[in-house]
Amino acid sequence: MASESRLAQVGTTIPVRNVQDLAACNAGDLTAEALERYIRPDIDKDAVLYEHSGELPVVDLGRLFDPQSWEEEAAKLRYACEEWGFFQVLSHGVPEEVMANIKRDIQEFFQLPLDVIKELLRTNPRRPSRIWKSLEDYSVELKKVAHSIVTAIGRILNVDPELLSDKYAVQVLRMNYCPPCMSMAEKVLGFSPHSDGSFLTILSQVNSVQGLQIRRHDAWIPVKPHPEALLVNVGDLLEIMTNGRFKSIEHRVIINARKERLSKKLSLYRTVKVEDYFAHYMSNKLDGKRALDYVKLL
Ligand SMILES: O=C(O)CCC(=O)C(=O)O
Ligand SMILES: [Fe+2]
Repeated sequence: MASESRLAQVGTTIPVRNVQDLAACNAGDLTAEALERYIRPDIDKDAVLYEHSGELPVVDLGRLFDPQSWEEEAAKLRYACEEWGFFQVLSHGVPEEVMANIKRDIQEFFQLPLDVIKELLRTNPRRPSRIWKSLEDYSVELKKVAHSIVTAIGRILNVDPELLSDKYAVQVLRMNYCPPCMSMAEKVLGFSPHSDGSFLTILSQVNSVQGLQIRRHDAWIPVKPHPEALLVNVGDLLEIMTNGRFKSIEHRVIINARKERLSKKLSLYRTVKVEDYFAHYMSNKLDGKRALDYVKLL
């Protein structure tokens, strides 16, 4: 897709040492210098509130689309987006088999030596191997989940459904791997604190190792996801488009001393074409900030 290839050219990634190799080093070689990139001196600055883990909002998609329970469930979704920026989604409808296949294949993928992975990606990234099929199936399913959540958000915000139509959506799937770190587990982070640049992110753990923490009231809340839930968070684009009403919350991932951690995330972006904006601008009479309102949701 044209939008995908344009997206692939946005920026480049910073080259880093192979983290599997790093994790396999003798503890003596893992000096502060070798791990400099991952050490966060401010890691202990804010408290970690384990006792609040159970409070992460839960939204049931089935109830959200049942006219009997819509209002109650929509209130939960609104509260989650405004107050937490993160929530768990139950009854998401992704078949168990699709979930199981993708988990199995991602774990296998990260066990391959780096040169084999590189070769696999270089020679033919779309060749018909098992992982591509699993990724494809998972992406198709998550597209449906994303569509449902975005539709519900549109209803909550009372915006023209056309503005949130799928034709403006671009979907990117990423697999994350954080190796174990025996020598300095309490000083390094798998992911430094950040908020996502997406419109919406749908996260799911691949193995059972937890580590995600989200910022809330100047502290970190560890996320303990329900085993069947998908985890959804508001991204920066949605915060911008809702004029700050929905919150794109900072989060980070801590490292496990003994076990690797795997997760996958689907980022949903929304595009507004400059041509569309100008067409809208030029084809209407001047009317205050109407053209800007066209690109903002609220
Ligand atoms: O692995 C996770 O749970 C979170 C990863 C993350 O924050 C990201 O990929 O943006
Ligand atoms: Fe993130």
